[in-house]
Amino acid sequence: MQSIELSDIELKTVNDVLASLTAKFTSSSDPEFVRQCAVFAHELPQRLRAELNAFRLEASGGVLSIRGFRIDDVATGPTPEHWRTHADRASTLPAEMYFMLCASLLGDPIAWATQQDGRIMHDIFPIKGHENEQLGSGSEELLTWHTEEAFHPLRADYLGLACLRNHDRVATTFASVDDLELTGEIRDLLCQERYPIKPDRSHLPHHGEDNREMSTRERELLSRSYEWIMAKDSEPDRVAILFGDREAPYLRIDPFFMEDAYAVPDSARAMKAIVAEVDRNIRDYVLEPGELLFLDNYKIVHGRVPFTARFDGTDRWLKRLNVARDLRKSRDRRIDHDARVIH
Ligand SMILES: NC(=[NH2+])NCCC[C@H](N)C(=O)O
Ligand SMILES: O=C(O)CCC(=O)C(=O)O
Ligand SMILES: [Fe+2]
Repeated sequence: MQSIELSDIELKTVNDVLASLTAKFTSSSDPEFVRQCAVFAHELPQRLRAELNAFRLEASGGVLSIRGFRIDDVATGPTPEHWRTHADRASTLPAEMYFMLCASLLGDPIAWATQQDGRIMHDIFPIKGHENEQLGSGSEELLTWHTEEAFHPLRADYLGLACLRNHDRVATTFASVDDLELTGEIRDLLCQERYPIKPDRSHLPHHGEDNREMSTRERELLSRSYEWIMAKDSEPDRVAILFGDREAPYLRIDPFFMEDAYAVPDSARAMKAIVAEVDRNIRDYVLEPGELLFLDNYKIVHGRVPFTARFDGTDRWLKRLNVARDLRKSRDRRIDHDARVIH
């Protein structure tokens, strides 16, 4: 794992940049801020930019931790109850902007029309009623390891997590495809497009009782997205789990939503082999307040250990970003050339 801790001088540079940005913008999703993020990011300390660049070029293991940003726990205010009722909060703006700037050095942050009401900046905290769900907002159940949006052809290249609060030291889990020991025969099977995968529950319409304002065109696109998700749920795509270079492959897998893959003996054998290897390599990693963790979503699977939420404003609180290297790939599902929401 690649890690960096900001020095006092670097932290001052970061805070100076953020002070001028928070004076100009009141939200990390202000379209003008989002548009210019990659330009503002040039002002981050050189060493930080170099680490992000090395990570983007796969010079290291696919996990980058950036520590040293300070979060004032009291000033942050209570962990919200739900992302829907929680509007932009001034207290978390600097942390969100810092996160956006770093992410912009890897690519362009994107949003899903069918997830968290189409927001770019996701909130991850336990939500009452989701305790036993396989969702970022769950708590009592192990969040089983997965590629983020494994089912989706336009899934993010990188997943970013920014920790605002983690009093209970609840661990994120991750493992790298580079560490898996698999025989040639199993590799060959895993490279075949034969594993049915269903959309995860975070994209289903019943999580989307949204009241966001939308144009007629956006409304149409949103219902088209939900129809597409429902179609993939009843008729899942058959995908390859390993792809790219045979010796140093990328992976795409979310076993919890790949039950049907066990119906065919060869597929079942290959699934069992890779699941056992990931289980052998998965490790716990406790995020600290102020820490950013970037994961290469083509090489790393991740999850979260179970925990008991208090729902009293002190629970673990992360922000999450999905970053695409090439926005153009999703052009036919975005309303405008520079829109970030994928429908
Ligand atoms: N194995 C899984 N639980 N997969 C689904 C992951 C959760 C999903 N990404 C969310 O935003 O809530
Ligand atoms: O909470 C975490 O550490 C990871 C959450 C996650 O994987 C998700 O929400 O998809
Ligand atoms: Fe995830």
